[in-house]
Amino acid sequence: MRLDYLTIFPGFFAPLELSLPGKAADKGLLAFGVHDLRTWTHDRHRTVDDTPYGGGAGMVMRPEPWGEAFDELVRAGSTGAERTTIVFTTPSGEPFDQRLAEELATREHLLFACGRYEGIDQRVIDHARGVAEVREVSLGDYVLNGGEVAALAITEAVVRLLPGFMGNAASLVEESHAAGGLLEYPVYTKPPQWRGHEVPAVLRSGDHGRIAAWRHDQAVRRTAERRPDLLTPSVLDDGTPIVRAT
Ligand SMILES: N#Cc1c(-c2ccc3ccn(Cc4ccc(CN5CCCC5)cc4)c3c2)n[nH]c1N
Repeated sequence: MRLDYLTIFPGFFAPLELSLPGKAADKGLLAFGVHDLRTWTHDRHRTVDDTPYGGGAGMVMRPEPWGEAFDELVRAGSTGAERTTIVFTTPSGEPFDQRLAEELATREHLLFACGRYEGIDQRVIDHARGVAEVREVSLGDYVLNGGEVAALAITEAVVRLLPGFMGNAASLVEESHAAGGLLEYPVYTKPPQWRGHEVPAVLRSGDHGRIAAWRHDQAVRRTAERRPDLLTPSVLDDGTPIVRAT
């Protein structure tokens, strides 16, 4: 997989060299490039924004630099699999979740378009749909100052799913089991006692059946307490409620 980032703050992506993606790049599992959008400006001030048509606060990102950057970075690709997927991170995008992470992990080339100011001229997204697969993705229902943080979060969630990336692939399998719509169960390690807090005895029993049952029970309790929306109630013919993870 190749990952490219288009931004006016290239320094935001320096951590990629340090963290997991950096190690994956060393293993040849990944290639990535960070590109300063101002590379594709031609005026003395390297202008990337202008006032919004229709008025309103703030500035909007000009379309021209994006179009020229896409001309250079987007892969046409003979088959759909090789084509670039442009990910516009935006507060108005589809919510990012594990399912979308798994979908993006199947792509050969992700190009993250990270906007700033009040957003990118809509014609950039409209143009992009003609040259690549486009996903408009939101990290969550809150407003950030730009798309870079979201691009980093999406990158980490996607890259860790790539085959051969996580040293312990078993943990991915376990997550997928736990994920059956439930939150993760609590985890513990040594020492057995710490500041008056004990590790639950069942986890030190060596009884894997009891441990699995306890972990599932904890995941259901945690989900019911913190994310009841993940538990879809349904009822039997006689009206008996059934609560199960989605
Ligand atoms: N992913 C993600 C994001 C972002 C995100 C992503 C990309 C950009 C580019 C610029 N901003 C800042 C901004 C600020 C206010 C508004 C609303 N305005 C009202 C009238 C016209 C716009 C739009 C954007 C961004 C924010 N925020 N939250 C997420 N989950």
